[in-house]
Amino acid sequence: MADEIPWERLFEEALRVRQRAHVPYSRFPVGAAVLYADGSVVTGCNVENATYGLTICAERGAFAAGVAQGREKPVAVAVVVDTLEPCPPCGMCRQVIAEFAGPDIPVRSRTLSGAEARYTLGELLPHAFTRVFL
Ligand SMILES: O=c1ccn([C@H]2C[C@H](O)[C@@H](CO)O2)c(=O)[nH]1
Ligand SMILES: [Zn+2]
Repeated sequence: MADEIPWERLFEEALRVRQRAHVPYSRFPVGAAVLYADGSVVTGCNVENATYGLTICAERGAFAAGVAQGREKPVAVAVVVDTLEPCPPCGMCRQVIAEFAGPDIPVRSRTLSGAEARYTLGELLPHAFTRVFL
């Protein structure tokens, strides 16, 4: 499956939506693109708030938009950040990805200069809390 994922398209879309990030406080724009099993792509950017704590990360924004658009079965996540080293999604975003995808979903993060990190959700969030425990 990983070979069939159009990563370049995903990173292009993540880069594009990153320009829409609302980041007056951190000035740290992030873009995320989620590929679904039907081939559709849903994107998200981080949206900050004057209360700081209400910040929505790019990844969570993308997954929330996917729900609103009726998308099911995410199969890959791409993130673009402007850091020296590519950075993985934060803990909250890992948990949100785990709500919709299994441990094998690939998550890749790229910097503007092209450095890339590749993970699976299972690596990022072992022993996830999911609906099976409810
Ligand atoms: O994976 C991440 C990490 C951070 N942020 C956002 C939250 C905040 O707006 C800014 C700095 O933490 O980056 C994301 O969108 N995704
Ligand atoms: Zn996050």
